[in-house]
Order: sequence, then C-alpha cells, then structure tokens
Amino acid sequence: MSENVQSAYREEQDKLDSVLEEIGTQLARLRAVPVYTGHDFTEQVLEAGREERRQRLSKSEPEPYFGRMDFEEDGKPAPAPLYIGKTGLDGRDPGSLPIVVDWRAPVASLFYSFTGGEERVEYEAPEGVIGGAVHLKRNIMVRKSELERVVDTYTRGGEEPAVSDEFLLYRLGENKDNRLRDIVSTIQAEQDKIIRAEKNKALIIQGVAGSGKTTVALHRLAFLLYQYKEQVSAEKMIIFAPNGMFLDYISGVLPELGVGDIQQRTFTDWASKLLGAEQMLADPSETLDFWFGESGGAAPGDDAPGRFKGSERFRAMLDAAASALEASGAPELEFSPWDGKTLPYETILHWYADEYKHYSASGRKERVLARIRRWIEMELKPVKPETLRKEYKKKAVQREKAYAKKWPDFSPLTLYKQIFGAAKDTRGVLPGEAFEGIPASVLKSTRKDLKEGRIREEDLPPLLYLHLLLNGIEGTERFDHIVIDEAQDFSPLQVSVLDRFVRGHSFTILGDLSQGIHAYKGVHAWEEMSGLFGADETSYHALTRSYRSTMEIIGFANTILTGGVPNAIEAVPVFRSGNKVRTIEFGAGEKESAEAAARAIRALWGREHKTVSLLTRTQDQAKALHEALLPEFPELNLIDGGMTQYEGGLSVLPLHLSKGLEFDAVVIADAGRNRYGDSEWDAKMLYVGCTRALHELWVLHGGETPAFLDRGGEWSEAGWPKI
Ligand SMILES: Nc1ncnc2c1ncn2[C@@H]1O[C@H](COP(=O)(O)OP(=O)(O)OP(=O)(O)O)[C@@H](O)[C@H]1O
Repeated sequence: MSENVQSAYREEQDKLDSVLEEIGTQLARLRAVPVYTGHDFTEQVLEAGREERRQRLSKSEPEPYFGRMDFEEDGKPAPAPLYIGKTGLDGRDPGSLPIVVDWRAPVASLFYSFTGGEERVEYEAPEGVIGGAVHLKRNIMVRKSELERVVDTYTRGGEEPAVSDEFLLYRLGENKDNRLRDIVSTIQAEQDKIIRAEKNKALIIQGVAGSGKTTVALHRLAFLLYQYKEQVSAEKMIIFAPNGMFLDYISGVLPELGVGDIQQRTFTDWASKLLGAEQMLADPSETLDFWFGESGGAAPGDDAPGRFKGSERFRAMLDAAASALEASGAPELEFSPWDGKTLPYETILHWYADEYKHYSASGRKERVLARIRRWIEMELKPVKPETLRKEYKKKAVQREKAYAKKWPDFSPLTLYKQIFGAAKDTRGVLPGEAFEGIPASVLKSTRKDLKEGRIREEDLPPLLYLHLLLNGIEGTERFDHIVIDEAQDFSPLQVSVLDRFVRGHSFTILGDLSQGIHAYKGVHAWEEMSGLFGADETSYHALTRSYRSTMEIIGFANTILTGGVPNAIEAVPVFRSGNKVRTIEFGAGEKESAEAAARAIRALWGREHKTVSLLTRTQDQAKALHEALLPEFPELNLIDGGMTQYEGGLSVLPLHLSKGLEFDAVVIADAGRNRYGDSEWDAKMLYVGCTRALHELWVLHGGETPAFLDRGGEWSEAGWPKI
C-alpha cells in the first residue's frame, strides 16, 4: 500500500469510527424514549417520526455511506468533504450540516456527474445554481460497519483520472444472486441524468442490453419520491413489467432504496382487472407457442394481430365506432310513463346531446334516465285521486325500466364485438363496411374468439380505449408516474391508453429495439411512441454502455447484431475482460444435445457461479432437457411463463422468458440451424440469450449454425475447454 493510500485509509477509518459513534448515540437516545402507544394525535405523530428515524439509523449503521466528494463552493475559503449514503444522516443540533447526504439530494448529483476532467462544476439547488470545484472524489466501501475499500477516482492536481472506474469494475465482477440490486454507489453520469430528469415528461429510453435500464428506472422512482415529496406518493406509482417472475426478480431493489408500496404489475393483469375481463382471457401460452415455436418466426408485418390492434389506424376505427355509437345513443323514441302523457324524443335528445354533452356516453345515459325519473315525479304530483297516482306510478316504473333497456349499454365489449361482427346485441350496431380496413385474418380469428367468449392480451388495449371513450375516467385510479419496462413490446395504443391514467405525461418508458422479439405486437421504432406526445412533452435518451457482461460476451453478441439485424445499435462494453465465448459442437441428435448440456453444466455449475442457465428456443425443449438432466442435477429448475417467483440457482428456460434476467453463466442449449433461421428475428432471439450472461457464455450447436453466428471471430473459441 502506498503512503497516500495508507493515509487515506487511516483518515476514512477515523471518520467511520466517528460516524458510527454518532449513529450509536442518536439511536441510543431514540431508544431511550418509551414507545408511545396512547391516543393523543400529536404524540402519535411524534412517535411515528421517532420510529422512522430509528429505522433509518439502524439501516444505515452497517453501510452509512459509499462515497466522498470534497467540494469547494464558490466564495467559500476551503473545500468541505461531503459523505454520500443511501439515506441522509442529520447532525444532532438543528441547523447543523448533514453528516451524510442522501444520494438523491441535489448536491449529491455532483458525485455522479463529475467524471474527472471538469475544472468547474455546477448543480441545481432549490436556491439556484451553485458552482465550485471538486478536489477529491472517493469511493468508500463499508460492509457490516467495517471499512473494506477506499478508492480515489479523482484528486485535484493528482494523476489523470483512470480510464475505467476501478470501483465500478470491482462491483461488476461480483457474482449475482437471484435478485437485481441497487447501484447507488456506482451510478454513471449518463444514468444519473435519466434518474434526475424532470417529472412531467414522457422519458423514452433506448438502452442496449445490460445498460441498466431497469435498474435506472427503479432508482428514478426513488428519486421522484424524494424530490417531489409533496406531489407524488408511492402508492400512486406503478411499474409495468413483462411477467410475474420478472417482477419478483426486481422486487428487492426498491426496498433496498428505502421505498415501499409502489405497485408492480403486468399490463395484462392490471387492464383485465380494470375491465372485469379476467375470466375471458385466453391462455397466453397459445400465442407464445405460435410465435416462438420453431414453425413461427415469420417476419411479423403490420397486419399481425397484435401490431394491428395496437396501431394508430385501428385507433382511428375505434374512435369512429365510439362516436357513431354515441351519436346514435338516445333511442329514437318518445317516452310515455302512462297513457296520455309523453316526453318527446326531441327533449330527451336535447338533454343527451346538448345539456350533458360534457359527460361520457354512459354518464349521459345515466343522467338522462335520472332526469326522466325526476320528470315522472313532477308529473305525478298533481295527479288525483291518490289511487290513480299510485296506479300511474306503478306503470311509470315499469315503462321506465322497459325504456332504459332500449338504450345501448355502452359496454366496451359489446361495441368491440360489434366492430368484429360478433355481437348478438345489435342496438347501435354500426355498418360493417366502416371497418373494411381490418385485415381479413384478424377479423376472422377475432370474430371466432369473441363469439366463443374469449379475448386475448392484444385485445386489452383497444378494449380499454373503448372503455375510456364510452365511460370516461371518472372514478378510476390515476397515477403520479408510470414506468414501462421492456417497452419495445408495447404498442402505441397501449401507451396512449396509459397516458390517460397518468398526470402530466409522467412516464419512464424503457426498452431496446434490438431485443424486440415480440415485434409481432410491439413497436419497430421509438417514433411510434414519441409521436404520441407533443415535442415538449417527451424526451429521448440513449444508453449505449453495457455494464452486465464482459467485453468478450458483448463483442460476440454485437457480431450477431451486425450479422443479422440491419441498423442495430451495438453495445459498448465497459473494459471488463473475461474468458472467451465458447462455441461447442456436439454430434447431431437429442441425446447428444442433452449430453452436451450436461457436460457444460458440470463445468460451470457449482464452481464460482451462483446462477447458471440453460436457454432453449422453445418451452418444449426446456421441458425435454429438464427431464433428461434432472437425475444428475436434481436442483435444476424448469421455468415457465406462469411462474411468479424467480428461484435463481441452476435453471432451464426458453429464451423469450430470459428477457430482462441475468445469470453468471449462460449456456445456449442448441444454436443450430435446425432451431434458428437466418432471419432478423432469430438473430434478436440469440442476441437476447447471449446478453443474459455476466461472466461466461457457452453456445452449443449440432453442426450448422445461422450465418450471423460468428464462430471463429476474435471473441470466441471453438470446442470444450481443456481442464
Ligand atoms: N452503474 C452501474 N453500476 C453497477 N452495476 C450496474 C450499473 N448499471 C447497470 N449495472 C448492472 O448491470 C446489470 C444490467 O442492469 P439492468 O438489468 O438494469 O439492465 P437492462 O438495460 O435493463 O438490461 P436488459 O435490457 O438486457 O434486460 C445489472 O446487474 C446491474 O446491476
């Protein structure tokens, strides 16, 4: 250890001792106050504050901070050290400087945005822009209250800053367990910009595989809750992610950041509940088997059911259908509560079309019917004698009920069925020719589904859209912020529907077009989404550095993109080198394939790797391999789409389910031409699979492979390793 390093270490040890002592003292004081359990409101509030501090202090004790920055503010005589932690630690005396600054505080942004070369830096504080100079940037690793590492990434007047961040590399080199982790200590400048971006904008983030999109979105939620305390609440924020297992995988990050209660759902789950249509939903595996089976993979055009039903052209049809129904809403009838008394159609129409025009169609219907009932009451008042009035009243009630039935029900499902010619209820039926634009295959399959009482995931956005058009949003929960993960699989209609449920277009929309393996329903270009918002309502950010995988893995995965996907954005790896990717040929056949997989697992599992996965093209192959390998590896988990828990460890799963996850080592079970063609889609699938690996990637195949798979390039080595 050099003298400088030694003295830095000693200095930080002293600092840590004093901070821990302070935490201990504050905790002891708080614990000495008896817990209040009475009914006095003021006392209860004070107790809640004490409890919150007790918890915060206990949480910060093992790792009170992770970084230090010495900052000389303009006009101040000398630099002052700022310690930055996951939670702030205030001094004991009111008005004293914080001992540890919360990572989300404005001044802490300097720690992330400063990359070493800047003479002067600035940050935005509530009181205005504050400028100054950085004298030192230091990473400090404390674990279980013990000082473990001190790494200076910048010293003013010292050597040039290191090209790669040693501390970051150290963190990236660690093995992962079965949960995504927080990255507060190593957030990169380009990520920090996104995390701290203003709230009321639809942020669209295109990030290469492993660029930290999911992680950044979760940190952004924690930031928004801190920065906009008064305007947002955790319960009114929601994350949409592709499946239950993925939600489980990311579920640890927010609690680590001290954030609870944020809703985490799949769009399907949320939308079907809102529509009360859970029972009608067809099993999604049917669609997945179609697209991900070996016979699938045809380039999905704009007439694929999901693409069409999420498109702007279908939205225009829905608009037309809802307007037509609304316009023809009030039945062309006068209302007669008893013989000799009538309420003319013109009056009813005037109420419906003019007086209540600001309400949704179903709201107008409700109001018109209520007004008719009030009219009946008024008309009944002068009727004499009492017996006649009673008789009229009875009649009026019956006739009003019968009349109400003649109104359309304004149910989104009924209208949707009408659009596809599948409705029994023909009130307000629209002329079929208005919907000639529906592709024939979509019309046929959807009509059949609807007649058989079934809807599919891709029907949910249009149904929700119709629901909004016909019933409005009153009484429905609105969000303060929405995160859409894997947004390349969302359709424009889906996003515009969600836009109605969020205040101020406050979105974080993140995805990667190169991983668009659900292109049969998702967007093919981000403009399809940004075009939904006004120019000042949205901003676009690109993340091109990949933090997950070694240089060799990223280099290899990039060759798949360059060879198989036109205009794809390549990932830039951080300078972390590991073993070359292995491409291993086994003799053709199912048995040989299983034997090769077993040999790969034997070599990779149970050594330094905590998570190893075997990725197949289809669910059936995953099942077959699971069966074949289980006797030797009883701990092998078979993962399917219905799972809501992610086990980690050793697993076998189809490629499309591995999306968003990561593993220390990945084995592509069979990348042969018999499983994958040369299409862009096949390339994207293998790209997704390869970029799941952190440290080791082995690609097995039975001989011939798709043209885009680079088996002899600089990043890979053929054959089994010599051990
Ligand atoms: N600044 C960082 N410091 C340390 N680790 C990071 C950083 N950014 C990302 N990572 C790590 O990189 C990995 C990938 O992150 P994440 O899953 O959020 O990326 P992603 O862009 O959503 O990936 P994909 O699209 O491939 O699923 C995670 O292990 C995450 O902890």
